Amino acid sequence: MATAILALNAGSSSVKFTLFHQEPGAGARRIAHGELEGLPAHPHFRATGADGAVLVDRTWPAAAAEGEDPHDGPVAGLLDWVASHLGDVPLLGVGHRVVHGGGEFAAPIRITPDILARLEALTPLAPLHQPASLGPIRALLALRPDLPQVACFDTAFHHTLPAIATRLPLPASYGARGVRRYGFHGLSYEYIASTLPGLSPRLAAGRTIVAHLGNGASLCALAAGRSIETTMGFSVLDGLVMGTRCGQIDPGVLLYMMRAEGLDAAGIEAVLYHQAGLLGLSGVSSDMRDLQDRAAGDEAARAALEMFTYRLAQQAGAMIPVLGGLDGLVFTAGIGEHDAAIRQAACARLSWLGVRLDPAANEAHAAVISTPDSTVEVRVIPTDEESMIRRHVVATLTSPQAGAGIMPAGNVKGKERT
Ligand SMILES: Nc1ncnc2c1ncn2[C@@H]1O[C@H](COP(=O)(O)OP(=O)(O)O)[C@@H](O)[C@H]1O
Ligand SMILES: CC(=O)OP(=O)(O)O
Ligand SMILES: [Mg+2]
Repeated sequence: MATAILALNAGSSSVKFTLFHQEPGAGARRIAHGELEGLPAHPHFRATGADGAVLVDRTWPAAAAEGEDPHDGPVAGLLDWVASHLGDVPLLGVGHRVVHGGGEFAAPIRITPDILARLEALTPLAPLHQPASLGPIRALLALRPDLPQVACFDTAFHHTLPAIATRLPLPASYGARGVRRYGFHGLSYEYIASTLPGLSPRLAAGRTIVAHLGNGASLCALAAGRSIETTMGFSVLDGLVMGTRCGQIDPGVLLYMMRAEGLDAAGIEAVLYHQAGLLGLSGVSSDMRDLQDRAAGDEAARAALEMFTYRLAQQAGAMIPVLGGLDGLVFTAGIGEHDAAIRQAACARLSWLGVRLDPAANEAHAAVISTPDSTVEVRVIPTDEESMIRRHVVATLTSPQAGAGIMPAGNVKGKERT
């Protein structure tokens, strides 16, 4: 019997979703994909089918009432639409990308009110991302307490980081309080790692750097498919230059902002999360497409692009001694998958490693973009965090150990396996 799974990926002002159908023995296929955007002020709901046809395009007149989570109304609307779109096909469960699982959650987990409370307690570690991740979970728990929900963590894939990569050189008591490096974009890296055995046994077994370049951006060093280093650390601010986030920065700058400029935590947060990165450098846009369009005639846009690839190559270079060499480089996410000029510029800065790009393959966004004599195999692999979430929902809800100590829902057992 066919069942369905809904995967949600909530950001600060939008909730992206993918709806999957799965048949026993026939695998899964995505039947709809869409977004709730403009939260909280102007909720807009749009979904397309697998063929790209628009299935729904609707706005909600009112934002949340005072004291109400901005996710409540739109999430209820999404659930109604999903139910009507599915007809007789039962919704097996909902999976969520949750940015922070702290030191505690090393694997996806079935959500209960107690788990939700434990995830809420992690909010100080990701003050902007965690509330956005948890809003739809809370809304769904209230609306449909019977509907199985699974939290899938961006941090979980990095639980294989060795201790030396997770520590910060601060007084030891900070580590005990959770002030350590975690790493993010784990669902994306886990998906990429899961594709490598089928695409390239050499990279699957070897030393590979994956560059997840979206609005948020990071690198992950994979040794035989396991994360051993990554550029985001304690927070999603560290590492690469991002759309609006600063990436690696001397902490002395924060002290300067406090002392000399009188900024408080909220003021510093606004600069580091929302006004920095490509937007801050260029003064015009956080969007890579915009910057590429302007680069020819705009020196600041050109300088922003140069800083992006300079730091990308620099931080990839810092992973070489950690990995003990390099077999593969994988580009993924919006910029990594679509921007040939950024890939070319980053690879040019890594040519000393023996990286050789095939210009035509790169322009064509081919699966392999390096030449046959390149010592490093360079690939473009589209990421798919939603498919990873779907797999985790199925595994979590059908595994006997799923959510240890948590009552499995009666309608879930024994239905689907991947
Ligand atoms: N065709 C393209 N060429 C260059 N950049 C692109 C292209 N398509 C998307 N991007 C860039 O990808 C970034 C968004 O990446 P994405 O992975 O979709 O982000 P998010 O982190 O929001 O999931 C933006 O900077 C956007 O400009
Ligand atoms: C973890 C993170 O930075 O996520 P995003 O790229 O979606 O902002
Ligand atoms: Mg993304």
